[in-house]
Amino acid sequence: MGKRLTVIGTGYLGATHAAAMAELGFEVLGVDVDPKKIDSLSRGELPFHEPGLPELLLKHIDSGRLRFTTSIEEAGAFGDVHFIAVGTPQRAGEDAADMTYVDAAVSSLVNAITRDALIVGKSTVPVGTARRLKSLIDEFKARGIEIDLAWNPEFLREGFAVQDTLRPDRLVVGTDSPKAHAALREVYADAISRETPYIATDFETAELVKVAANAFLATKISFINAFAEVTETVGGDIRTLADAIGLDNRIGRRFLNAGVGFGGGCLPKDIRALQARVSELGLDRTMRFLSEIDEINLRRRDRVVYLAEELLGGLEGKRVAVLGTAFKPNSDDVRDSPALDVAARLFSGGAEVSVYDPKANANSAQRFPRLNYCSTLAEAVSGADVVLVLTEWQEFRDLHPQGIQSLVNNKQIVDGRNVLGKDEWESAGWTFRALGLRSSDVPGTSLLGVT
Ligand SMILES: NC(=O)C1=CN([C@@H]2O[C@H](COP(=O)(O)OP(=O)(O)OC[C@H]3O[C@@H](n4cnc5c(N)ncnc54)[C@H](O)[C@@H]3O)[C@@H](O)[C@H]2O)C=CC1
Ligand SMILES: O=C(O)[C@H]1O[C@H](OP(=O)(O)OP(=O)(O)OC[C@H]2O[C@@H](n3ccc(=O)[nH]c3=O)[C@H](O)[C@@H]2O)[C@H](O)[C@@H](O)[C@@H]1O
Repeated sequence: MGKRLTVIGTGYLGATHAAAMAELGFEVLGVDVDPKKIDSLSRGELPFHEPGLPELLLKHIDSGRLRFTTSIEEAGAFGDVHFIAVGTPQRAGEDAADMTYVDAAVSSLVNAITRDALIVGKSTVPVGTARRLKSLIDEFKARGIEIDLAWNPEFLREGFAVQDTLRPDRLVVGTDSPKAHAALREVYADAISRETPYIATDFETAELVKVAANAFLATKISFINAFAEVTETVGGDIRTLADAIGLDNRIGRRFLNAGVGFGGGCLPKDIRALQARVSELGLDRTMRFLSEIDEINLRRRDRVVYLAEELLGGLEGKRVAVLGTAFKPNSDDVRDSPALDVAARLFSGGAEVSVYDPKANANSAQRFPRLNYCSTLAEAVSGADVVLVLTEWQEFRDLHPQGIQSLVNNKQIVDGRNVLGKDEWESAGWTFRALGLRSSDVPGTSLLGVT
């Protein structure tokens, strides 16, 4: 195999993959249909926040191993291995994944390929996609060019994208082509040399491993959040509960942090797309539990809105400070962000909402321009009637009452991520609420699900 790789689609996944492959010593060409993104990447400017990636991008633009283009023809002529990393968002008004980007990318690529090559799907797709694309690709055999296909789903987490790509937990490759496995074992030789498991399987298993992993993670989060609804009613400490069950290493503590729930460009749309696909296959009941997972998750947002409203005695004209709008810390991604959703709903309910996120203000303002975006935490909480911590950036984990109490109008705080100490805040005279915490002065069960 030659050493020239292309990455089609240079968003969060593709830009990371491209820079990481250059780091591994390959010549890489990144391709996107968005000329603004390509201009910015070509200048060495990452169009989103991802720790460690700007350095890698610049390093390999300088080394000459990493270039970007909008030309799929250039990619077709350049690459030996082509990674597909375009988006598979939720279809408007439906649960199913929108496959138009993958289909368009693959068909433009096969038309542009000028010599034997391997196409490797990395995007998260409904099971059956690779087999469908394979028949499309096989039609091109008539040109005397051999194009192999493999599906190699990606498990990176935003905020840890570089390390997850260079040091993955496992590699999963679905293909019926021994040549494709040989090529990918070369691409991933570095990780394989560190004994990273390389799971060679078929298309369907590879596609399903990806959505099964995300569905499991979403289930873990909603599982603990369902118990948070119980402790909100009956009392108890959701963090201790998570610690205690997490000590059973069959369960594990990770992804048991109760709070405002999961968001982002992946978990929510992936559990919906999985249900839609499995129903399409005639298994209507099989993944129905994922609807409950989704609903538990969305009810956490209702709960934060309710707590704010209850503390304020109505939203109209009240000043709310929202700390964090990214869907998680160390990211500027606000796709399906629980925090931003809550902020927007409080605004719609009549509150004046001041918002501060260390990295996501600009993306948030594009979606909801009418919130009051602040460039510091202090500015956001000034004059606040209630402070909401909705994304657990380190800056907010480090928050203490003394740091902000001279700035706020009312000493009331809602910890939407379970990262603050109730006793510390209450002993400083604050009214403290958290997800999973019973509010002592209000009755229990009537709160659930109420907005
Ligand atoms: N963001 C993440 O952390 C991860 C994402 N994934 C999966 O990777 C895929 C991509 O996700 P993101 O990078 O987050 O999406 P994104 O929206 O950030 O990037 C997708 C990119 O593809 C480009 N694109 C669309 N059609 C194209 C075409 N025909 N040719 C070339 N470029 C095209 C878009 O302009 C965009 O820049 C999705 O299937 C997602 O589920 C998987 C693991 C992690
Ligand atoms: O398919 C994808 O794109 C990726 O989706 C997730 O990664 P990511 O969306 O970057 O973020 P996570 O760290 O999984 O967090 C997802 C959401 O769950 C929330 N979460 C996470 C953990 C937890 O205990 N509680 C909780 O509410 C986070 O705040 C965040 O909103 C998976 O973790 C990755 O393995 C996968 O590759």
